[in-house]
Amino acid sequence: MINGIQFKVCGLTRARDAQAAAEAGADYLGFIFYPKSPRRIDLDRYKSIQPRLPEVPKVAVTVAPDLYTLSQLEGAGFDFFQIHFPIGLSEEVEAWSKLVGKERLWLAPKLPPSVAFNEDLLKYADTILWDAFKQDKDTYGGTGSTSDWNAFREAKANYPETKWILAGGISPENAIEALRETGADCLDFNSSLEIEPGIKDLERISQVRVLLSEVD
Ligand SMILES: O=C(O)c1ccccc1N[C@@H]1O[C@H](COP(=O)(O)O)[C@@H](O)[C@H]1O
Repeated sequence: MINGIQFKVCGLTRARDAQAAAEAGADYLGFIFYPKSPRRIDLDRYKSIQPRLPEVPKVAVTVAPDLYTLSQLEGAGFDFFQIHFPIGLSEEVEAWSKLVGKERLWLAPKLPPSVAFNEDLLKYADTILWDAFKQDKDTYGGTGSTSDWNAFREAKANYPETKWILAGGISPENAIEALRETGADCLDFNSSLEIEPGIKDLERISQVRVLLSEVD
């Protein structure tokens, strides 16, 4: 946490990038297991770098996983589980919550612009990750598109007991504006910190530390 702001560096596939994120002060390290992601990592590769990862909470990112897949991730020792999913999966949401626990579940509903946030989700997760919407059915995150900051600000104000993470195109260039406009206290940096999908730009990771140090 820097100046009261937490951040996650997501889309990691290499131990050296994870180390750079830790040195920059990241609160969470994210690893994407969605097979259709260009920055995916599989469980075997994750386990091979695991001994070289820093002691920072790790987040497994998936899209609507079946319970077998989720239990494999759970078995790999992740601290949190960020699940993106299309709206309307109420039974699945309940099952994910039962499996990993409400405190460890981060729900990232794929919310079309005209659809209101469903407060029932808060029964199942203490944390909501707010991401950009893309029409394409297989696209859930990592697009670099900005999410709806106004809707985020409103949802965060309406449900202050919940932890709200702002995602979607957060970058060193727009992070300060995002904090100011939304009141967010946790940001998710992903594709904006890359040289190419899955490979981080260490200079841009360290820029995050510098800019958050300047927040007043
Ligand atoms: O990054 C991906 O490829 C991805 C694929 C499927 C689900 C989530 C994914 N990433 C998450 O998307 C958000 C926003 O990323 P970006 O800033 O738009 O690049 C972030 O939380 C990632 O964890």
